[in-house]
Amino acid sequence: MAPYATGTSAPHTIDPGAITDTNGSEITVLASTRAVIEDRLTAATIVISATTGKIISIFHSVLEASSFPAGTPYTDYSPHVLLPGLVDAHVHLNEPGRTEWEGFWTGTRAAAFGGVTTVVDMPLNAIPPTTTVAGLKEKIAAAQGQCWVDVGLYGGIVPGNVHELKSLVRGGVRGFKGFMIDSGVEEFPAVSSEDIAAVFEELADEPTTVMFHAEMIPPVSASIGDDVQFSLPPLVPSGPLDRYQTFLDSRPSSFETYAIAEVLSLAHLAPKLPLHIVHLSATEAIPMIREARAKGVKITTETCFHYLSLAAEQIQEGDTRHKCCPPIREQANQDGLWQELLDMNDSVIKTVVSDHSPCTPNLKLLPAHVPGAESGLEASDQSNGDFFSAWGGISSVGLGISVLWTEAMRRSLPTDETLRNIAMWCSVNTAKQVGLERQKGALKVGMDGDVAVFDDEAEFEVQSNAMLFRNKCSPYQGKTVKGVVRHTWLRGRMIHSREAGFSEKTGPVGRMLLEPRAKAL
Ligand SMILES: NC(=O)N[C@H]1NC(=O)NC1=O
Ligand SMILES: [Zn+2]
Ligand SMILES: [Zn+2]
Repeated sequence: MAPYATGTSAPHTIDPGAITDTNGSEITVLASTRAVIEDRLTAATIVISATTGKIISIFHSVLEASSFPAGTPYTDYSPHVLLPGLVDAHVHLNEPGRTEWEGFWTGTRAAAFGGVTTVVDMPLNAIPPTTTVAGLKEKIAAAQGQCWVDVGLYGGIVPGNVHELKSLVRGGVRGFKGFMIDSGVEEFPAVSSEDIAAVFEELADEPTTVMFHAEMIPPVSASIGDDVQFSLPPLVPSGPLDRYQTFLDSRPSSFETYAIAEVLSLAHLAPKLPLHIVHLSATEAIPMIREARAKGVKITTETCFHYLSLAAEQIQEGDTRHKCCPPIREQANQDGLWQELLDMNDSVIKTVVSDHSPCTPNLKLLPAHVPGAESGLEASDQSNGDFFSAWGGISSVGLGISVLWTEAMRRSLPTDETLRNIAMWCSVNTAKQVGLERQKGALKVGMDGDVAVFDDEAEFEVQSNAMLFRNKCSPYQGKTVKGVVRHTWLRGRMIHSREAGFSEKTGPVGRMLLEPRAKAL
């Protein structure tokens, strides 16, 4: 048997001579009694080519270092878990143009810290936005030499840019996002139903995914009549602006259900085109998506670490670190999202992502009593905790796996199954969502050697040394979370270790993932 040419196998001894047969390539070996390999938690020895960075062999047992030629870099990480590097399919890196909010350098280091080996950047908040080929080129240029993990880019859909979309597909965008409500930045306006219809016609046969920020203010007429009822928010704020409930009341779940119904009503225009709802918060939207999927509509959704771990009832007055859109809802809604995620039959929620959308702390309008405001951050005149005026967005890239693990353990979910699920939600399915399933998201022969070494027992308190994003302002600050990513490997190279930090000498070795998506079969 030629171990390096085959797929998974479990020999007790291997012939070292075989190694020099594999094009004489150098190898790196990672092993553990626990690894998530193809939906199983199993012992594994993973052999990665140092030349190509690809996994060239996997054995379903822990082979000794002596099985390999002397000098082969070998680590047995037992009992830590080898997980496929996470693919965070929803981050805002904001460079160029708003680099003071975030950037490729800081955002990708924060990712690497938390075992995220691929991030996919949203088309808005950078200036220019990625809504034109020229904008895409500027993004690519700005990223040069700054990426500590691999980076894919989404394109944006805004009114009037339909003619750019096919060129953006050829340019390697991993999908598109459009807003159905004000995005918060003026250079990325919302699309109308007519715009969406035109986009669906344009992209109907393209290898891509069209995603929506699905919140819409239902028209008054939609709240009456005996067909579908969409409740409207109060016309004026229902209470003090620094009370979380007031903000929550202003963005009810009907914003999400109305917008999703709108997307579904247009889906027939592009029956082959994968559609995706980003950051689903409202459980009320689940039945309509399930029904559409049952009818053959190609639609999936994602939810975020914060909707699965935070709850409206716990948010203190003025703590705008929790402001995001759609909003974090009540505990019962969080429970409903978990219930759906764990539905083994066919959850409509396929992926869990960060929606890391940072800003400078002053834009959060943090009152003095909220952490972040007190740690020497610029105290703004308007530090009043106004949920309506504060920037909407939560910073969490790199914290996701620990947040998810902590919550799963709080819920007493079975450990082995949860580890497999995390790999599914945060790696396998996110990679698929962005057309990277042949390269990313799984520990499998032929895939990139991207590995997160996860210590599921250790804990840490989230403080500045664990928030490597540019602005240390996050609702997780001060919380103790369970689960530590000890080491992060990207294409066979260790890019971060908890003990030793980054390989500063080597520098950032991340790549842009710009190969156009393959046509669906
Ligand atoms: N513009 C922007 O990043 N908005 C993001 N922030 C947020 O909370 N939801 C979003 O879509
Ligand atoms: Zn959004
Ligand atoms: Zn977003």
